[in-house]
Amino acid sequence: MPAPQCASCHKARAALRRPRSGLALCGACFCAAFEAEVLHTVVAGRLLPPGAVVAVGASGGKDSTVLAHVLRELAPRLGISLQLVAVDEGIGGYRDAALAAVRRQAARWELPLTVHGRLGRSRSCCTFCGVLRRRALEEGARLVGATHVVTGHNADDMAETVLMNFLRGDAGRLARGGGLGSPGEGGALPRCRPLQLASQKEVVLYAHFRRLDYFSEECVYAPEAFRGHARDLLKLLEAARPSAVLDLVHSAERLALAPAARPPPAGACSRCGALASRALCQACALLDGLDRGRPRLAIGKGRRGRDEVGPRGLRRSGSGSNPQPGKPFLLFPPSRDPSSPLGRL
Ligand SMILES: Nc1ncnc2c1ncn2[C@@H]1O[C@H](COP(=O)(O)OP(=O)(O)OP(=O)(O)O)[C@@H](O)[C@H]1O
Repeated sequence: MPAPQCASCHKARAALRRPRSGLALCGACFCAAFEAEVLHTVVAGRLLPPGAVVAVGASGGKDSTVLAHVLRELAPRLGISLQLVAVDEGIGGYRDAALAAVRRQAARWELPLTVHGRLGRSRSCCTFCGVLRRRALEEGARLVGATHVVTGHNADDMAETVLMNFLRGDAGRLARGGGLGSPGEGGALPRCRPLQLASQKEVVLYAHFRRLDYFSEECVYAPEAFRGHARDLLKLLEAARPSAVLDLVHSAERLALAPAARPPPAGACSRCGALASRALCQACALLDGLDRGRPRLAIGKGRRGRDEVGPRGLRRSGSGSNPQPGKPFLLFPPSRDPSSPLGRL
């Protein structure tokens, strides 16, 4: 059966069905709609004011690649300028190749790139890596004179985080997790996630139709992370209820915590001055724990922290471009190659 006409331009043949709406679109109309939706997220949420110098957290992965590309397209309309900031966590066999992709992107798009790091010590646990990378990204952004930081988290990432926080009973993080970003409390730069309402499938499709060059390998430590369980659960939920991802993202915005469950008001870290709900912020507590050889206790995990890391070798589906249950949405998959991210969708 021939593909239907594009429901937007009514000229070209449709190349895909949008996963949420089911609308059949050609590649050009899909990309235009995707960019318009990101523009709407930024403008309606007042995320990036005109004149902002925006540091894009560039990991080389599909999300930050798509984010940088879309913001570069929108920059003249938004009146913002962009800087790519990549953190080198020193993850052997992974980050070097990812950084090579970021360097190619910076050269192709003629965007300034700063590589900040190496974190070196944070190699064996995603919690360490995430917390210290967040700090390094803030430092890198300040170095280049940025006024705002953006990251490529998409709707699936956010829904996974909400699920993880529920599963851990982490009321503090649930309370902080809603919204499209943070306004820059405690002297930190304002941070936002312009792709937070975009589904992972559409991010991959956008990268495909715009022919973006990105690094699609999973971090070597990803199979150990608790996030993989949340991801698997989310896929099951999404197969039964396609709106589950966005419903979870929005639920985090609407949650109201009982007064007794609310985290204490944040103060300043006694060591670095960053926002902290205890004497030390999470990054300083982690470094302190590492120095004392007691990393888990330093972040208040102790026994509970064992949940953080799954048994080695436990196979879970990977990140980003994984097979998703549900209806096929690409009418003419250009690739059946299982090593291609699109082929695996
Ligand atoms: N090493 C890094 N340097 C700079 N920013 C990073 C780095 N790692 C992650 N980020 C930012 O945090 C976001 C979410 O991190 P995550 O771990 O999901 O990234 P990823 O899976 O490596 O790549 P991506 O999310 O870009 O596909 C990224 O989209 C990016 O904006």
